[in-house]
Amino acid sequence: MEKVILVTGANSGIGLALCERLLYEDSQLQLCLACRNMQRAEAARSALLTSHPDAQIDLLHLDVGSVRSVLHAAHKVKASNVVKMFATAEGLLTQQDRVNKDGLQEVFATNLFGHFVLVRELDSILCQAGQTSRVVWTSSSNARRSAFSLDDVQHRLGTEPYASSKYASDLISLALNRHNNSQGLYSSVICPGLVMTNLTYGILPSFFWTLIMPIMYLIRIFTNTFTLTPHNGAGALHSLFLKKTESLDPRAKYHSLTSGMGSNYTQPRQMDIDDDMSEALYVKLLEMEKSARKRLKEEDDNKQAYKKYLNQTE
Ligand SMILES: NC(=O)C1=CN([C@@H]2O[C@H](COP(=O)(O)OP(=O)(O)OC[C@H]3O[C@@H](n4cnc5c(N)ncnc54)[C@H](OP(=O)(O)O)[C@@H]3O)[C@@H](O)[C@H]2O)C=CC1
Ligand SMILES: CC(C)=CCC[C@@H](C)[C@H]1CC[C@H]2C3=C(CC[C@]12C)[C@@]1(C)CCC(=O)C[C@@H]1CC3
Repeated sequence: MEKVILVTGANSGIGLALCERLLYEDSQLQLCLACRNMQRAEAARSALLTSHPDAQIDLLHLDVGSVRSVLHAAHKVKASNVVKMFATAEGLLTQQDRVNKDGLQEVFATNLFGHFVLVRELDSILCQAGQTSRVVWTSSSNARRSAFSLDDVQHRLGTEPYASSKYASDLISLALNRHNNSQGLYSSVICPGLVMTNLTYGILPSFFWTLIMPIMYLIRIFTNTFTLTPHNGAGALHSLFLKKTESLDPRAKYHSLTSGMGSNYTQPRQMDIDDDMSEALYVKLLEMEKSARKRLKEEDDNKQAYKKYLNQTE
């Protein structure tokens, strides 16, 4: 059976670097770049095909921050592909969170909920007897228990939506393992370190980064989490794809790290998570998923009824 790897946020940064690393390892792999911006997705595909002309690279439109888009993308995947692996490498880092058109906090929806719905929607192909599949969540060192509350899983009331959403992804990975390992689906969490990408350039102006770049490389001599390049940042994602699923620790976060001289390695570190909290979040997300589906169905029914009414009145 063909191995299809679906990568979200694949048109830039760590997601694109993961695709490059995977193709370098095995140019026969079938990749599916799931992106919101199809123009950038096309540019990413062209860049990958330049270095790996024989690669099979499909594009899939996916705005992971929209439940409708997630369900539509999952429908397409189910019709055409057998996805065996799936990596999340998109993310929204902002302190000014807002409510999206699904009525959800945007950071929570983009960094966690959309992927949760996608995994659930694809479970018929990810969970197949006698086969293993995996999901890898790109979390962060910024994932902190203190930023997350079970009473406010979307972080409507707080000021650290990004840290909360990343901690929630650590919890949900543990829950997915508990619920799905017996059906062959394994979930893991990685941290890419500090990488220079559009996400970091969004924090401070790019001239500032250019100015402090020599200092960053100096700091790297003492701090192995300063991975700096997307290639290094994607190291943990890449190494997980090469590991046997049974050898993965569901309670560990796999960190991309870089030595002072720039060589890249991966190290597992235990996460500050517990089963009760992860189960409680899982149950809450299931409820939210149910009401999101119900709301979309009502919207569709209303549209249908309106169309019918227009046809009758014509
Ligand atoms: N860079 C860093 O230092 C760190 C990054 N991370 C995590 O790594 C992951 C990758 O980020 P990074 O590569 O740095 O950032 P980039 O900004 O380079 O990449 C983010 C990608 O996510 C896509 N994306 C954003 N929102 C959506 C959406 N709603 N639907 C679909 N795709 C979307 C972007 O696509 P588009 O072109 O459409 O915007 C882009 O391809 C994130 O989860 C981030 O939180 C974690 C720790 C540190
Ligand atoms: C030399 C000098 C003045 C450096 C300033 C660097 C800071 C701007 C960075 C130090 C730690 C960084 C960091 C992130 C962003 C940039 C820094 C604050 C993240 C928040 C980016 C997104 C993540 O997921 C985690 C990162 C943690 C470290």
